[in-house]
Amino acid sequence: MLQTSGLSVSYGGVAALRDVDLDVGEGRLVGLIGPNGAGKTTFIDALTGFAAYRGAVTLDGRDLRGMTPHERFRLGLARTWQTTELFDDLTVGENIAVARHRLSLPNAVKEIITGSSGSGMVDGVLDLLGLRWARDAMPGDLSEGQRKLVGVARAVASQPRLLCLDEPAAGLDTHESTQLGERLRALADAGTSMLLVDHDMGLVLGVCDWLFVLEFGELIASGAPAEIRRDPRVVRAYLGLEDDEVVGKTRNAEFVVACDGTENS
Ligand SMILES: Nc1ncnc2c1ncn2[C@@H]1O[C@H](COP(=O)(O)OP(=O)(O)OP(=O)(O)O)[C@@H](O)[C@H]1O
Repeated sequence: MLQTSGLSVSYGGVAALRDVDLDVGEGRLVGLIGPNGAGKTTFIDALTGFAAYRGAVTLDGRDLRGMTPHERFRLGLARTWQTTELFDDLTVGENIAVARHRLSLPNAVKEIITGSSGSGMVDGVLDLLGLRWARDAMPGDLSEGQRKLVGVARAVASQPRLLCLDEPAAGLDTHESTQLGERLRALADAGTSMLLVDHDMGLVLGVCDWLFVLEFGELIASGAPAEIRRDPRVVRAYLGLEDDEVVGKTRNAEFVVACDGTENS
């Protein structure tokens, strides 16, 4: 459904992404991981039109070359940001209604003013994310984890073809992160295609169908979570080890333990 080929982004002399070929299939929850500065956010920026790139991004076979972020959103490329910005003067339900069907802003405002804000859809999205109880709450009354979920819900309400999530678990405690993972899995099982970027390895390895790994802007591995957590190249990228050390580390499975979240290493 979504495909990149030879995707490259440079910021002045910094090659943030180099020739990245990646694809996300319909209804799949795909993770993109890598150490700090590997290029993960830049990848989402390029897909969604916030960074100029070389190479190609295609959605449903259509080349998105030259399209603005707004045009890409209308075609179904939605994203969340590392910092969740909600409309603090609107209820949670209204925040979600605003994004419905990729409406124009005047239509969304009219729906809210007239109280006709697609309550069935809003309730459906709230149910999927376990947020029905918060429908009439104000965002300021929610925890950080709950606000993150509302941010995801708002993106889901636009009925995207692909939802790109940029570090949704940042700032969440282990319990909140586990809950988020369960909700993302439920969303994927309900048919939403997602690209998940996060540093929480327990979350990413636990919920994704498939993973891509970036290091210094280059794709160094891809595979199912079970393969990735034992891949020597990935261990090397995360732990900064030399080749002979990598063999030992992989064998004694320290990375696997770290990824399982059973140790704070
Ligand atoms: N607007 C920018 N201008 C200049 N350099 C940038 C810009 N955005 C990112 N970079 C550089 O591009 C590289 C990739 O950054 P990016 O933020 O995409 O990495 P990341 O994998 O998302 O990192 P993190 O996990 O820390 O968020 C880094 O070297 C970064 O310093």
